[in-house]
Amino acid sequence: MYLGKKIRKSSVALDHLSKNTAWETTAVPSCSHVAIKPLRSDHGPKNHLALVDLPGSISNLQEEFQSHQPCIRNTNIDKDPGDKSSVFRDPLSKEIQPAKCHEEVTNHVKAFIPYENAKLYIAQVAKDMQLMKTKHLNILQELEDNCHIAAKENQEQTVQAIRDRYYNKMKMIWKTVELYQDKIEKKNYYFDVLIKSLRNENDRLKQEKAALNAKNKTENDKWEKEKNKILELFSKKLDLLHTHQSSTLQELQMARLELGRVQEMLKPPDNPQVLSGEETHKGHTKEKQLEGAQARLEILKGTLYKREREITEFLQNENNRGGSGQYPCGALLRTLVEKAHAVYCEVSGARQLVDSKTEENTVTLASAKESLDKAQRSVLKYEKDNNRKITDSDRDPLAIDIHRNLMMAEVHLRKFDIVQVALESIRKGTAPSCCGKIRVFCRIRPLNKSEEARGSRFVVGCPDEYSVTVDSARGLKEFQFDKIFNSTSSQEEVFEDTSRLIQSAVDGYNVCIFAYGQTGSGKTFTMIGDKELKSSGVMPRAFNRIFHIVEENKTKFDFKVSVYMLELYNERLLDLFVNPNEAFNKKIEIKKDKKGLVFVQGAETKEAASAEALFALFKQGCMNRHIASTKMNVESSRSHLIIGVTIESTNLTNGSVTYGKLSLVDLAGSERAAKTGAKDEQLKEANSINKSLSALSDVIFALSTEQSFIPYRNNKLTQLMQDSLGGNAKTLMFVNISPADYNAEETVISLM
Ligand SMILES: Nc1ncnc2c1ncn2[C@@H]1O[C@H](COP(=O)(O)OP(=O)(O)OP(=O)(O)O)[C@@H](O)[C@H]1O
Repeated sequence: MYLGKKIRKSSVALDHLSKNTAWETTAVPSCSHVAIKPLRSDHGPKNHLALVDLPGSISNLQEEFQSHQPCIRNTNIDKDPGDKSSVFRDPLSKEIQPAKCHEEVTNHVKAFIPYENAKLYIAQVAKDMQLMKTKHLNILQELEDNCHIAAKENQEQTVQAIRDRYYNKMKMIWKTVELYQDKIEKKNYYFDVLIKSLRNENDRLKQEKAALNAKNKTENDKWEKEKNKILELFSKKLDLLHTHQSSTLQELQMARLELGRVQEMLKPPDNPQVLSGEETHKGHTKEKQLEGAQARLEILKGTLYKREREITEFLQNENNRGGSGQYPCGALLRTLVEKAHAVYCEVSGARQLVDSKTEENTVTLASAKESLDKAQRSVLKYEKDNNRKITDSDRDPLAIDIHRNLMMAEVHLRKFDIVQVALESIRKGTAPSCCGKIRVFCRIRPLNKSEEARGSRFVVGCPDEYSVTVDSARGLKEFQFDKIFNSTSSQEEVFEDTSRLIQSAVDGYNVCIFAYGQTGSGKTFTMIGDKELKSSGVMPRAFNRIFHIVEENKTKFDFKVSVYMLELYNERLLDLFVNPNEAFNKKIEIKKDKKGLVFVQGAETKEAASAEALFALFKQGCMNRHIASTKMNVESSRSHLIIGVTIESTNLTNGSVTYGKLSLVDLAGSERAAKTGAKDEQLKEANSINKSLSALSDVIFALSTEQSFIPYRNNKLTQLMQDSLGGNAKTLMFVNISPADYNAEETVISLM
């Protein structure tokens, strides 16, 4: 470009020179030479050179001319500048003759200027210049073209480079995009599949739910009908059979006792005196008759025993079938709870609903409890103000009102309590005990030493923590319970599941814990502990727990713990806090106060300030118990032990008073007289024990089948336990069983 510019400049200069066709020669005095310069158009005619007189000689001019030749020559670009020998070219394409020129100059006075030649030269120069210009322009053009080409090439190369670069980049981006696209496609496919499978799963669940609902409904309806039918049937049949068989059994037992007495009378005297001959003869005849009578009596006795056994078994079986009459009901309840729990777990909507209902009900339940507290406080206040108890036949309108409020509050509380139990059962998947709030635990004792020595077989098994099996003569039987404690379960483990109920008693509930089972099956061990009390049972542990809770809450409540201790022996209630002789003459009556709490009029109630004090009272009471040695148990309890611990708590903030009662019962063992070898007094004891146990099972049966009438009053035991069975009470029953094969029949009966 720079070169092009220079050339363009010189060509412009030449152009200018050639265009100014008028030239002038100027004599330069100082340097005595002729300067040829272009004339401006207004200084003379064009194409003429001005003649100038030069002060120097011609030779000078000549020299000057010659010396200028190289200059002119130099302008000819056709010549090689380095070629000094080249000759100046004639503008008319003739060689200039320097000699001639010199001659002409010397022949004139006036300096001769070869005007024509100069003109020619100049024309030639102009022409040359023109040529040069053309050449220059061509070169210029060529250069410019080259330049353009180069620029264009450059541009194209740049474009190509850019194109290549961006093409690569584009390629990479495209690849990345393709990768992403691939990934997206894969993901889309995955999500499509997932959505599809979820939809399918949803549809399946919907169908299952609908089927489950339909099945539940049908099952529900079916069971409901069956339940009512079975319950009605069994209820009627059992009432009938029970009344009938009980009286038959009693009659038979009486007959056997009578026969036993006759047999005693007919026994020959131990020291027969020496009799006279006639007397001896008469005696012999009488003796023979008596022997015959005795033989007949023996047969009769045997038959009666057989009959008694049959009836006892039949009665127990009927009772238990009555119990198993609960099975449809229990099974129904369990099935319903299981199904409802399955729906609760599988259908999130159902779960939310049940959870929210539970929350709502918890709040309502709390307010129902508060209302009951309030109603109870009103009763207490009224009674305190008027210094008298409110009775059923009260005529004071205020008392009637207060009483009605209390009843209403109780009904309300019960209603919400039931709802709470139902909702909790659905959430946990465990059916409430078929006996309302009666929970039933089964405990298997280990084989004892004599059983081991005898080589007894362990016939009881527990396939899981809720089931127990007995390998009996009638085949393998299985039973379900709220919990099973096996022969290795410790006293701590047993109490762990019980301690919750102690808190309920302190909270103001009526709680009852009792043990039921065949004699020697471990009831006393469970309720009290071993003989040395090294391994204490429920009772001592409950005492500790009560005072532990009292200690924990003493800043909020003022507690008063009092206790009564009774035994029911041969249908007589005896106060264990007084000595046995005194107790025998003391009149004790079971009463109920306005709040439905059972109290024992005439029995000593002692206050205890600590667990130790309570335990000392308990030990004192135990000294007065009736215990006998039976074939089955060397220290068999021949009476029912009933301990009532009342916990009165006064709220230190609002002064409200709450009463809770913990009834702890160690029942005497159910037994078969023949097996225990009971005689006389013990037989009487056994009858009385069986009677009260039978009354207890009647109450539990009536409660479990929700009968309108609960036969509490049939026996003193059930009368005493009235406030702890049913209603708002919380009951825990231990069924104690022996694992030995020779007890299998009794074990089955206890479990049924
Ligand atoms: N789980 C057990 N672990 C160890 N020993 C036990 C267990 N259960 C019972 N026993 C022992 O078995 C024997 C009989 O038990 P226990 O006196 O408690 O029976 P029971 O059902 O109360 O009898 P009864 O009705 O005749 O009073 C006792 O010596 C007792 O220590």
